[in-house]
Amino acid sequence: MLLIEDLGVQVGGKPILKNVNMEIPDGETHVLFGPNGSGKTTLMMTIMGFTGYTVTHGKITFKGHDVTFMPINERAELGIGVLFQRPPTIHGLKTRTLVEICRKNPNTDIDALAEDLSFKNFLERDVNENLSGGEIKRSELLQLQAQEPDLLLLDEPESGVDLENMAVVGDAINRLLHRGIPKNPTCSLPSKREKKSCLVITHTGYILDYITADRGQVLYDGVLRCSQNAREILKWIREYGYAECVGCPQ
Ligand SMILES: Nc1ncnc2c1ncn2[C@@H]1O[C@H](COP(=O)(O)OP(=O)(O)OP(=O)(O)O)[C@@H](O)[C@H]1O
Repeated sequence: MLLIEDLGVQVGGKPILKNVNMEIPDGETHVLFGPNGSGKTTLMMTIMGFTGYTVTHGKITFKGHDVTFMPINERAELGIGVLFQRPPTIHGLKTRTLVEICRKNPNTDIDALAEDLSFKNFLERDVNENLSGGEIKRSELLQLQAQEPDLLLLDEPESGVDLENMAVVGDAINRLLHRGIPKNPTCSLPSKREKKSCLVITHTGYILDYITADRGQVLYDGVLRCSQNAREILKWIREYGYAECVGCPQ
């Protein structure tokens, strides 16, 4: 689904990502760990195609299309969606209107989606205006549910969310990962190819209690340094810290 080859990215003239290689096959969820400032958000913003993130070399391929320099709206139409770490407040734009704009299927019932996220009371507010951290995450998830992307980029979905609402966020992410997919007639679970793919950034690892991660990776100083079981990586980081973690021979 997503293939990143030898990617180099500069922000504000400063090299941030260095020769990043990553592959997320159809239906897989990968977890991205890394200390503050290591380039995790930069990687997500570059995959989504935001301006200010200059690709200096390398290639990003999504569903077989070279998207390295594709405009952001075309990437969204192709099926990439992002949950921001710190989304902006948009004065003068109602959340309901934004969700209508994001909606892939014009028949999607926005009120029903909002109800599931306990977010119905906020639909008429301006986007993210005076929302708590947890409410902002639910607003972001609502937009993603309407968009129905095939690749989800989730930047710290647990930040600002209390433990009770973590279950709501976890359920919403799981719904997003299987959403609108016809089930395999010979099996009660969707096959891997029918599921959506996901790259999720986490510092705490709380999200791992709610989603099934296929692989974890560590980004350290702009370089992908480790790729293995996400829970194992989290255990190592907690026990030894990032510097020791990336120094291990795997
Ligand atoms: N617009 C910018 N101009 C200059 N430097 C920037 C800009 N945006 C990000 N950076 C720098 O790029 C580096 C990587 O930032 P990034 O947000 O990708 O890190 P991160 O791994 O997501 O960090 P965190 O875990 O704290 O969210 C940081 O040193 C940051 O200060």
